[in-house]
Amino acid sequence: MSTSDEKQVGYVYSEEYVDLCCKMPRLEDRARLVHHLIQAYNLVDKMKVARPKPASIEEICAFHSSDFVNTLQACHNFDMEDEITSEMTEYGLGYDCPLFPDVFSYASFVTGGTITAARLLTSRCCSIAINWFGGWHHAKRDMASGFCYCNDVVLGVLHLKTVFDKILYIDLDLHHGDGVEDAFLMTDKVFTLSFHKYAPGFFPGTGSISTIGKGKGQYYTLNIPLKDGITDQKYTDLFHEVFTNVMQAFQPNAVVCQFGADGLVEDPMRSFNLTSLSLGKCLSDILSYNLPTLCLGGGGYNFTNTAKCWCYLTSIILEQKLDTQIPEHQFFDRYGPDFELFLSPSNRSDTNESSYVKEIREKTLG
Ligand SMILES: CN(c1ccc(C(=O)NO)cc1)S(=O)(=O)c1ccc(-c2ccccn2)s1
Ligand SMILES: [Zn+2]
Repeated sequence: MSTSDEKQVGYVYSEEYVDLCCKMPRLEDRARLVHHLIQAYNLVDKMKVARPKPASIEEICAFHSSDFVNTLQACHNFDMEDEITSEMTEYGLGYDCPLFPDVFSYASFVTGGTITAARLLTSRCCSIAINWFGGWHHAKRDMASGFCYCNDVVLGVLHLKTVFDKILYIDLDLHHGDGVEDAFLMTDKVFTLSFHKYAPGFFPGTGSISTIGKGKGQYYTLNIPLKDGITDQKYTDLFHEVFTNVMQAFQPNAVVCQFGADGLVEDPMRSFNLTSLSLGKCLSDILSYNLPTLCLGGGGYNFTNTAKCWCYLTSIILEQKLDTQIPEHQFFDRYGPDFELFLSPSNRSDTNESSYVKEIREKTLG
C-alpha cells in the first residue's frame, strides 16, 4: 500500500444518504447544510468518497435485539396521524425518538454509514474515516433514546474490534454517551471516555465521575462531568491532560470520536460556551497519535454552526486552511448576517469553578 493511501481520508456520502438524513424531523436539512459547506470549501474532492449502504438486519442485530429491530422496521410506514402504540413506547419510539415514514431506512442507512466508515479503516484503505451523520450514542440494545434509533457508534466499534485489539472511544457531545458506555462497560478492550454536561434533570442523567466500568472493564470507563458555561480554554486544557493520560495507560490501536456539536455557543441546548476551536484542538490532539481514527457527528441543533464546526474539523483532518468568510454556495444566505466560519463565545458565566475542575483532575488523574 502506498504511503499516500495511508493518509487517505474517507468521507461517507451520497445524495440519497443526505436526503434520507434530512427526513428525521428534529434534524430537518442539517445534513444538507453540512455536506454543501464542506463541498463549498472544495474539501470533498480531497477525500475518498464512500457511498454508504443501509446496514442489514443481521448487522444491526450484532448489538440490538431482534424484537427491537422488528418493531422499528414495522414503523417504516408510520404516518404522523397514526397512533403511537404501547409496543412502540416500550422500545422508546414515538416521543424522544419521533416516528416518520422513512424511520427504518434512516436508522439503517446512518448505521450503514458508520459501518462503511469503519470498513475503510479495517481494510486499511484509509487512516481516517468520517461519517458526520452518525454518532447516535444514546440507543440501547432494545431502546431508542434521545433522537438515537440504532447505536451506530457501538456497531462501528464492534466492526473495528474485528481487526484492532484495543479501541478508545471519545465522546465530546454535550450529552453523556450512555449507550456506548453501557455496551462496553464490562470489557477491557474498549475504553470509553466521555466529556459532557452533568446536572440534575439533564438528559440522560448518567455520566457521573463515579462510573468507572465493571468486572474486567473496571477502570476502562472514564466520565468527565461538566457544568454550564465551560469555555474553550478550560475544556481543551482538561481534555489534553485526561486524553494524554488515557493514551499512555490504555495504548489503543484505533480511536473513535463522536464530535456532537450541541455544546457549541448558540446551540438551542444553551449549556456550554464552546466554539469550534475547542473540538478542533481535541481533534488535533487525537490525530497527533497517527492511529486509525473514525470521526462521527452527533448532536448539534444550531444547524449552520454545526455545519461550520464539522467543516472546520474536516479541514483539520485534511490539513487545509480555510477562508474565514463562508464561500458563496446554495445555502450561503443561511449563514448571515456575518457569514463568518468561526464562532465567538458569549459572555455567559462559566459555572465550572476552578475548585471543581481541580477536583475532577484529582479524581481522574490521580
Ligand atoms: C429527546 N431529548 C434529547 C434529544 C437529543 C439529545 C442529544 O443530542 N444527545 O446527544 C439528547 C436528548 S430531549 O428530550 O432532551 C430533547 C427534545 C427536544 C430537544 C431539542 C433541542 C434543541 C432543538 C430541538 N429539540 S432536546
Ligand atoms: Zn447531544
